Parts: sequence; structure tokens; C-alpha cells
Amino acid sequence: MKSAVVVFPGSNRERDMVAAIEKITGHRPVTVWHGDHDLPKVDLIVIPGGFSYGDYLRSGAIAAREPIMGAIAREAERGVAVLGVCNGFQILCEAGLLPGVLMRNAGLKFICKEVELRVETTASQFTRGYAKGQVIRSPVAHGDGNYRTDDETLARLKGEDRIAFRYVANPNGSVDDIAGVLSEKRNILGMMPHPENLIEPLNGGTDGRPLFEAALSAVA
Ligand SMILES: NC(=O)CC[C@H](N)C(=O)O
Repeated sequence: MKSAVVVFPGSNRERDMVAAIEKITGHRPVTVWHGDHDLPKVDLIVIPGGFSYGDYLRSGAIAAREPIMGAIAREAERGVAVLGVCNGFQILCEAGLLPGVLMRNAGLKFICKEVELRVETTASQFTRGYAKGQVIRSPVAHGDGNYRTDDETLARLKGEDRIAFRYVANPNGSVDDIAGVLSEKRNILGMMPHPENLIEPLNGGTDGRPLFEAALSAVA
């Protein structure tokens, strides 16, 4: 099982992601720089959290136009799993690999706390380690986590069972309490909460672990 963590100028959660994946699999992911045009052959590509390009223009907007995104789109098209967490979710939306946008939190404040998420579908390689309807804990840390779509897109996401997680108590104003969504082919997951920060008891819990175990064992 090989994985890659993509780093942009301003990413700041890449070490947490690398450490989480290494702890869970025993294998250290490769880190890939945003200016690269190609990716090594991997089974999972992760875009971690952070403040790529200082969140200028819109969070993720500049990173979404970087050379590495072309390689990620090609690999995703081939069916390789792609996980975007927080700024990674923002980048995937800005790149058009996931529908919708992440706007400023409804309360206009940066939110850094632990929230509860409901697992809405187990039909993906990221969520199949949970039970449908299971409530898990996860930290969030974002200023632009307010997920929005038009009505038609929202209806499609619901109709195609592509809402991966909903907030139990919506912290940021996201439409329909959405915390994470899947792509049409279900191999791309974008989510605002940080499962990589809850993978061992020392973190205060392990609710994030099944996501990585499932995603990483899918092709092991
Ligand atoms: N932790 C993060 O990835 C932060 C995401 C983003 N730049 C925001 O504040 O909205």
C-alpha cells in the first residue's frame, strides 16, 4: 500500500497526515511538492490541511491551479483514491474535482474545537469501516468551512448517496449540515474535519482511525 501526501506553500497539516498514515500502516507516505507534474505510483493521494498561498483570493483557489493538480485529476480518473482534508477539501472543490464551494464560516470566526459527525454512507472505501448512522468525534480547525452548493447539486449529492459525513451540531453554516462529500465515482472524499488528529488514545481518541484503515486496506 503506497500513499502520497501533497504539499503546497502554506500547507501545515502534512506532518500530522504523514505521521498518522505511518502509524497505521507502518509505511511512510511519499511527500510530493505542488510544482511537480507527476505523481509516483500510489494507491492513495492525500491533500492535507493548511493555508495554501495564505488563503489569498479564496481558500484553495491558487493551489487548485498548480501543476500537481493535473496529475491528481488524472490519477483520480483512473480510480486512485484521493482524500482532501480541510484545505485539501477546499482545493478539491476549487479544482472542480468535487462539487460545491467552501465559504467563510457563518459566524465569521475561525473555529477550532472537537465536533461530532454522523457517518451518512458506508458505500466508499473511506467510510466502509464505520456503521451507517454512527456518530464519531473529530477535531475541526477552519475559517472557511461553510460548504455551499446550488439546489440541483445538493439534490444530486443526496440522491446519489454522496454525503459522507454530516455535523451533528452544525458549527459553520454548511448547507444540510454537510461535513464531507464523495465524488461521482466515490473515490474522492473531501471533508473539513481532521480524522488524522484522532487516531490514537494519546490524541484523546481513535475515531479517525477506521477511515484510514479502510482507505489504506482497500488495495493492500
Ligand atoms: N486547517 C485548515 O486546513 C485550515 C483551512 C483553511 N485555510 C481555513 O481556515 O478555512
